[in-house]
Amino acid sequence: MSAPLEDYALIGDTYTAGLVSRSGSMDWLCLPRFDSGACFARLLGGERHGHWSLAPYGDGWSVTRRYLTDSLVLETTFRQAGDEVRVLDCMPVRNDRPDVTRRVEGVRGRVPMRSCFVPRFDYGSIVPWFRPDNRRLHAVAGPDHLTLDSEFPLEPTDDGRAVTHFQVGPGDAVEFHLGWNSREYGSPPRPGGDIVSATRRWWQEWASHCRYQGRYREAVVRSLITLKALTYAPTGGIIAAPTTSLPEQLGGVRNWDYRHCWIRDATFTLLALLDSGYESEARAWREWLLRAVAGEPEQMQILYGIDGTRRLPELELDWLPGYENSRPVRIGNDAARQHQWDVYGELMDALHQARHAGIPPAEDAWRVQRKLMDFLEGHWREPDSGIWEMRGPRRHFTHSKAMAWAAADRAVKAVEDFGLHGPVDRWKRLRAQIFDDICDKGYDPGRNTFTQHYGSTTVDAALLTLPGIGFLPAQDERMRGTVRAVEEELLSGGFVQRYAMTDRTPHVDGLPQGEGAFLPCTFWLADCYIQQGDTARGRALFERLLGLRNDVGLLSEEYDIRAERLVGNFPQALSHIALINTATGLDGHRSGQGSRQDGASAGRSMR
Ligand SMILES: OC[C@H]1O[C@H](O[C@H]2O[C@H](CO)[C@@H](O)[C@H](O)[C@H]2O)[C@H](O)[C@@H](O)[C@@H]1O
Repeated sequence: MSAPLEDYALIGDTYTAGLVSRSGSMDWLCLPRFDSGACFARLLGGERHGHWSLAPYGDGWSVTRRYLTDSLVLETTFRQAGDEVRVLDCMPVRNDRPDVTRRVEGVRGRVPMRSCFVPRFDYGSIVPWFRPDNRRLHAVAGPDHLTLDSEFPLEPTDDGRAVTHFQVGPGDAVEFHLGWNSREYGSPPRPGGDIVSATRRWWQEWASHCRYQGRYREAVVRSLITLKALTYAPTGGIIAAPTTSLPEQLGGVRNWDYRHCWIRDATFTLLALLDSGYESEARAWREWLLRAVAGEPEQMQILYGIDGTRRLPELELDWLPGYENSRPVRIGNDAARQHQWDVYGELMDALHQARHAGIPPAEDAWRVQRKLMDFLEGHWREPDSGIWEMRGPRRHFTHSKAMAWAAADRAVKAVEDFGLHGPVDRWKRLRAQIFDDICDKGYDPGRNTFTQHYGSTTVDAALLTLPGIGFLPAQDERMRGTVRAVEEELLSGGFVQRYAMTDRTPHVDGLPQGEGAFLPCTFWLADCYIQQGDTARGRALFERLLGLRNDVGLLSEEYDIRAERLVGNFPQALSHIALINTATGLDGHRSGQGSRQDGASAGRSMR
């Protein structure tokens, strides 16, 4: 069985990532890319689905963990009586092929250690052939070829495991290297040099460019490093999380594959990176984006594969029982076929922010934006699946319309602020039309709140982003009423649900009821408090959210209030983005998703 989510730490090489538990077991690793089949899938099943444990032998060891300062090198320290040993885990940022380095360092006493290597390709389903070769073990099946290098002879057992026992004393260091090779690479040379120090230095150099110097620096830098680790270096694509099917409710069916690039999530990531001083990532993401959406605007998808692939068919892996028996385990994501109008606004906004940040213009950007605007003009009145990717009927989601407003607003500003060419008067009229439409149909004057969708009687946490995009100031009475409605309807145990799942809202998402509180939405509520001037309240909520991070500073997508556990895919970009934004807002630099609040006046002036 897997460990609780809180027990996992992330390592990665900006091509793929793995999760290591407190007890030293690597229970999730997809090779060679984020979206490849996992060779360790115990996270979603049991020992037989693949893992690699490296820890002191026997019971009774206490464990502490940390990342080496400002890096993605994980240090796990095991102590018992007078004995102490540490394991350093990392993936060197890649030159050609993936490599996991695990270094054992003796500190005190003579510590008996055990490495148990159980690779299972294709998400735990395929037992490889093993071929020992002195201190190297080959594990091969189909397209996959792992090599495990060690200082000890590695002998496989009949049940497809390689178990090694050894001892370390003070000052001893023992390293294991796991490499993945495709057939054409053949057998790679043994890795050499001080890989752990080089990897630590790489991350520290990267983190040193962070502009944020406020009081939450440690949490912000950890979040930035996590976002960088979720970036696919060859294309600049940014994944939503490195896992699939970690459930939104323990034992539930809301289990999705997040190892893909959502325009929405990636755009928010881009803005957080840009605000924190990381322009080259922003440029790389823009290249990815422009390539991915190239073609006819009606063919634009809301999510793509990490290399821009469009087809992401959703499959269920029936041999995996799922994290804590949460079936099904899915790969691929059918949300790729949905229409969600908010992504047009997010995309237009991100390219606008990139211009504001002085990122040199991309050749095709404005041409693509104009085509997308033509498309949106003809379609914004249609219903969509909304930011939460509802699998129920399409609706007129108020947040989606507000993001269509944001798209029109940024188109106008591109002409007015940057001198780009376009039908600015037409776009101004469009912006005003959408604004009026929302205020007429997506606002309930009786309750003084915007509503989830046109004509609905409930609210939606996505509406908390309206001040951040500049639609209305947070102090506007309608926004104050909306915040109050969110508090009344969606707050549970102090954390915010995305939307109500009650008998009043049947079939809104087409799924059985029940999921955790959504952490990004709770950060958005803190943003609204700060924007309304109630900094103390915003800070208190923010610090409560910080308290949900695990011991190495990571957050999942959701939080199960009753079980007091993190749930959903892990670590999740959206949660870490929201953390960075709120921290930045609390330090007075800005609040909300991006410095976009100048847009509100433009919308209203056209009424
Ligand atoms: O809850 C239903 C949907 O859940 C996933 O979508 C959520 O995650 C996305 C990635 O972080 C995010 O962009 C979206 O706003 C969230 O609702 C899942 O990917 C969908 O397939 C599913 O319908």
